Amino acid sequence: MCNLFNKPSVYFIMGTQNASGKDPLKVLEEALKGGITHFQLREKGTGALRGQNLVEFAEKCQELCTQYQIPFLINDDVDLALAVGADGIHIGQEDMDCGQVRALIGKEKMLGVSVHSLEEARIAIDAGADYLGMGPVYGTRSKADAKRPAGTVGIEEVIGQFPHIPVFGIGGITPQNAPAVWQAGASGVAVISALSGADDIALQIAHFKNSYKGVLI
Ligand SMILES: C=C1C=NC(C(F)(F)F)=NC1=N
Ligand SMILES: [Mg+2]
Repeated sequence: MCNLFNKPSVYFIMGTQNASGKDPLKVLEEALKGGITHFQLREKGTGALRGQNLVEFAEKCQELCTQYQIPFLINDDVDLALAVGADGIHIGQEDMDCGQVRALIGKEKMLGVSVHSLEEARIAIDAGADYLGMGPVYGTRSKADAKRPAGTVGIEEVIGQFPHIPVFGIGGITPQNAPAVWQAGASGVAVISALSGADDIALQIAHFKNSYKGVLI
């Protein structure tokens, strides 16, 4: 499982509401072509797809990710992830208990958990999480109820205590401020608007990957 998290990973997260007026499937395909390493469908907010519309959209995302052989994960919604045969699920602290999710999805699928402390990290790892998400590192416009920016201290702490679990930083990350996230030991950066809003998504992904070079770990 770990080889799925080679540094520098660029984990694109998007919902139909983050596509800046563009066709979300076109944005996803451009990101896949541009070299993202993971994709997460996070369908939230006013106007978010629901029901059969969401299932069909998720299936199209799955098809694209399969075509480019990139893991497709779904945020929060375990039923949707199982319904469309997603490669994994990402849950937050306020979602279903990670032990329960692991039991529901089985051992093969990827389980990601958002954590904000060593204790939450320990619980997630004990429940079989394959990776952790930590943030918001910087101020973010993509999550309405985001906590205040935490910087990279939490990432350093968790990696110091649990060096074998891949950790993604998330929240306001751009190629310009990404070096601190790599320096903290993160396996990857998770981004929403830095990619969905980019004029040239492939170039932006290249900038993220280049931001890792030269960072002495
Ligand atoms: C709130 C989140 C925190 N981290 C991540 C990920 F980057 F996938 F780890 N995804 C989320 N949706
Ligand atoms: Mg959640």
